[in-house]
This record gives sequence, structure tokens and C-alpha cells, in this order.
Amino acid sequence: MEQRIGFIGLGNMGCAILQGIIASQSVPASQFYVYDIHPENGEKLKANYEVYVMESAKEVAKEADIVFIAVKPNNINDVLSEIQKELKKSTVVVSVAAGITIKMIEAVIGYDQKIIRVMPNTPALVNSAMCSLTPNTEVTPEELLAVRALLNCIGLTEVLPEYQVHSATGVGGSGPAFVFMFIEALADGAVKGGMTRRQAYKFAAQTVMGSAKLMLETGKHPGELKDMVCSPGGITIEGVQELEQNTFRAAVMDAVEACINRSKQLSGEK
Ligand SMILES: NC(=O)C1=CN([C@@H]2O[C@H](COP(=O)(O)OP(=O)(O)OC[C@H]3O[C@@H](n4cnc5c(N)ncnc54)[C@H](O)[C@@H]3O)[C@@H](O)[C@H]2O)C=CC1
Ligand SMILES: O=C(O)[C@@H]1CCC=N1
Repeated sequence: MEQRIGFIGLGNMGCAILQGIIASQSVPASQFYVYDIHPENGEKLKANYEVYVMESAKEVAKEADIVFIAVKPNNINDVLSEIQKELKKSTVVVSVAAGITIKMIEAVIGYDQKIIRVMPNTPALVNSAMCSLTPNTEVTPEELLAVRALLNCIGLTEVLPEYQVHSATGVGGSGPAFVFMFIEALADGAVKGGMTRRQAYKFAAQTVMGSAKLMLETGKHPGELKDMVCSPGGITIEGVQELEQNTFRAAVMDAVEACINRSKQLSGEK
């Protein structure tokens, strides 16, 4: 039987995952049942894809076998309370809400409900997401595999124990924001040197993408790949020294640590 996939919340993340899966052509748009409290978000989607736009979160929960919930953490309790009665025992609820633990979700929809906590990121929009998955004990290996297969349509996945989701949030969920800041800065440097802004963004973005691809495809350590760029007595090593003197790596580590701390705070751990 065709799997019916629900989406409640069609903002940045909900749309990134949904459109990413549809773009991968693994699941036809007609298997998606969606709802957003702002009707224009459903209408926008409907203009491009043959998805079913529902009138309420309840209707999505009634129809779907797998329900993605992609509302902000402060709205998730309302949504969970609303759909609780509509969920079948077999429905798999997938939450992408940062800082919201499986226990917090179980407390609202019941300890016997199947729940998978996912930490995705916006590169899902271009089939290059990094997602973590954490199932509760009600989820069978087959159900985890089915949700993982969906997320594999939009990038890479790892199954993680829940205590590691804070790190997954810092490096994966929030990471793109830091990478975009880096790209912007890299391009600003080139603009300072006289390059046009359009070309500078192209050079910076392709350089970041190519470097990440080189690391993933060769499996080489980032330090080794960095060393391959630095000619002895050459040009790059001058820039490396500047970054070290400006504590670049410590600043990035601090940024990830700040995200981890905030995630723990939202989870009630701090
Ligand atoms: N934006 C990102 O890069 C990432 C976001 N997340 C998580 O994804 C979730 C969604 O975040 P964004 O998409 O960025 O937020 P967003 O604000 O872009 O989207 C949230 C959507 O939920 C809708 N909504 C609010 N209350 C609703 C309700 N009661 N019923 C149905 N729809 C409702 C809003 O109208 C909005 O379209 C959050 O929990 C966030 O922690 C996780 C990883 C990365
Ligand atoms: O900033 C946030 O709260 C969400 C979670 C990770 C990325 N965006």
C-alpha cells in the first residue's frame, strides 16, 4: 500500500523536507497531506505540486501513516494536543522541533505512540541535507528504515542516541547559518581585492561546496586536505596564520557550543 505522508507546518524546514523529497522523485506529490495554520503556505505549495492541502492538523493526522511536525518548538504542544485523538497506534510521528525531547512529545500524545525525533537542516531543499534520527522504543526497525529512506532522498542520515541530538543541532541544524556567514566573509574578502560581488559569491560558494565534497568523497582528514592547499613558503599559509591568530577555530567551536547549550536549555536540561 502507498504510504501517506503528512506535513503539519509548511515553513522553512517543513517545505525544505517536503519539496526535497518530491524533487528526488522517490514519492509522488499525491501521497502528501499537508496543513499550515496560514492557508497561503498550503496554497503556494498546491500551485506547484499535486499535494492534498487539508483544512486542519487533525485531518492530516487522520489521513497519514507518517506525520512530520515542522512547527516552531513553542507551537508543538498545541499541535500535538490537537492531533492526539486522531493518531492511530500505527502512525509514526516525526518531530523536527529543536530542543523538544521524545519524552516531552510522549507526555502529550502518549507513551505508546511511535515517535522519531529528527534534526534536519535547510540544505534539504537541494537534496543535500544532513539529518539525525532518534526513534523511541515503540518504533520498529522497519518503520525507522522507512522514515530514514524518505530522509535519504534529501541527503545523508545518521541514527543517533538522543543525548547526541544537541550536537547534531549545533553542527547540522544550525551549521548552515555559520557556513553562510563564512561564504559571505570569503566573498567580502574577494570584493575587497576587486572582484565583482556576483563573481565573489560564485567563487566562495563553489569553493565551500567543492571542499566539502572533496572531504566526503575522499574520506581524508580535513587537516590533510588543508595541508594539500598550503604550499611551503606560499600564499595560503599566510591566510591560515591570520585565521589562527584571530582564533577562528575556537570561535566556531564556541558557536557550536552555544547552540548545544541553548538546545539543552530548551530541553529543560539546563
Ligand atoms: N529552520 C531551520 O534551519 C531548522 C528548523 N528546525 C525546526 O523546524 C521547526 C520549524 O522551523 P522553521 O521551518 O524554521 O519555522 P517557520 O516559522 O519557517 O515554519 C513554521 C510553520 O509552522 C506554521 N504553524 C505554526 N503553528 C501552526 C499550527 N498550530 N498548525 C500548523 N502550522 C502551524 C507556521 O505558519 C509556519 O509556516 C522548528 O521546530 C525548528 O526548531 C530544525 C532544524 C533546522
Ligand atoms: O535556530 C533554531 O532554533 C533552529 C534549530 C536549528 C536550526 N534552526
